[in-house]
Amino acid sequence: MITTNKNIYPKWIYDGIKNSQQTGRAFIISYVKKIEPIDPLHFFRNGAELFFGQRLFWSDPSGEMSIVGVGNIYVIEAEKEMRFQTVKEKWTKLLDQIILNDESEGSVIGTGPLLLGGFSFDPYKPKSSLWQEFKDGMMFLPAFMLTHLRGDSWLTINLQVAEDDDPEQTAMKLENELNTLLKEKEESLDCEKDQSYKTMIQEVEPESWIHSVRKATHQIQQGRLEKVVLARELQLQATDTILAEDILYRLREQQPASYIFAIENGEKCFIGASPERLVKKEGNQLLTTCLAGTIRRGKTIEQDVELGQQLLHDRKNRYEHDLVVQMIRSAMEEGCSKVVTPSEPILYKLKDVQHLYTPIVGYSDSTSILDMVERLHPTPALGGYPREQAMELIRKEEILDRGWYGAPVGWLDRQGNGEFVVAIRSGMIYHHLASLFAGCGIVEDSIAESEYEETMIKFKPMLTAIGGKINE
Ligand SMILES: C=C(O[C@H]1C=CC=C(C(=O)O)[C@@H]1O)C(=O)O
Ligand SMILES: [Mg+2]
Repeated sequence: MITTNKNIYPKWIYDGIKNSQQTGRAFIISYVKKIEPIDPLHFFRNGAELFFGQRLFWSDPSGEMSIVGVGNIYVIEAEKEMRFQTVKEKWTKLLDQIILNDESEGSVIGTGPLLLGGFSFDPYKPKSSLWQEFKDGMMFLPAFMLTHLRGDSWLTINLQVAEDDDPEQTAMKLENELNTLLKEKEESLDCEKDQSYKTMIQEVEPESWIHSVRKATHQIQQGRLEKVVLARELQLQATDTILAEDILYRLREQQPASYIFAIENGEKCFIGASPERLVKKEGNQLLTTCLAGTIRRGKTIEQDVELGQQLLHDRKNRYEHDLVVQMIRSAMEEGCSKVVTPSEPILYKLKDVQHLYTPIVGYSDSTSILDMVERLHPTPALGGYPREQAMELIRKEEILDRGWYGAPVGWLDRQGNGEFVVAIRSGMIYHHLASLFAGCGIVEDSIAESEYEETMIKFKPMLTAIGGKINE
């Protein structure tokens, strides 16, 4: 029985433990509170002191919403083809054990019990040592979470309570942890001094990749398939340990039109700045993005506009893009009603590249975000068309294990809202090493050397963030 004075520690802790004593069950209490605004990256950096190896970062292109999670209170793992449904079922069960204690009464999106994480690209590809710790599906319920929404900060504490917990000790431990996580708000991040890492770069078998592209183009010309996306790897060795907070800081500065994410799992961190939304669900609205077809940015405004026009009217790139639109539209029509697809793509401009872009919207009460992720992944922007033939070719031809590159990474809340991106423009950092990934949509008109150049521009966001340079 609790005997101490309940006024000296927060009532929600006292109530939670009491509840556990009365029912004989352990619970997770999810406590939500508005706090003084804090930079999400400070929270992420401070998290390393207590929870290095268990940190998660997400922010959307406008920077309007950022979610940072530190400390894993629960990890949902799933394998092989049932992974999306397994996560869905386990999340429903886990939610049964969570009691919400929310100042805002659940009105703020992205707060309270929420999973962050992702999936591997292809559960049937044998895992390389680089990806050993990253399962086919892994979604994390953080112990502490900061949600930054349009300038306001919200703190979520997910606390496991059992009947024999001491409320006073629990409260003291929490207070200490929060002091660390929220400390030194004004102090600048080390990386703001902008010393990028000194690196050595190695392209992994570029000739063999070019050869694979030629082979794939030939197979496409023979009619065996219409499109396949082939990826390759670039390895970096830095003189110092590469810190995730440094890379996140620079990605946030340099890639404002992208989603920025990091999934730290033990000593490894999968990190990137992807412009490609897979699907977002808010209420009953589902939004998805077709992004494929690429050209570089111009050095002057005139040249940039000209390159954009060239891309919009280029037969090869339009075809590469249209295959993605067709597939995503039919997946959306199967899972949603009132699907709206624009008839023409527009340009999506990033720091180093411009893409063809078609957003698609639909509505459904019954199709969950994970149902849609399952239907969509992999789209022909990362797999190919037809899907199975393309996946077989990727398995056979690619010398790398993509791991989570090109796969769904995102978040999901208790009400079914959430967002997943296609994790491109990304890489794995590990001590002083990094492996970066980039791929290209190969169609019948592909020229291997041009596709090679295209991967070079796609490496740039991560390369620049780490401090590596390639000769242009
Ligand atoms: C596979 C990647 O990009 C995809 C997304 C946009 C444009 C693409 C392209 O034009 O080939 C790719 O399909 C990557 O960045 O690694
Ligand atoms: Mg392309």
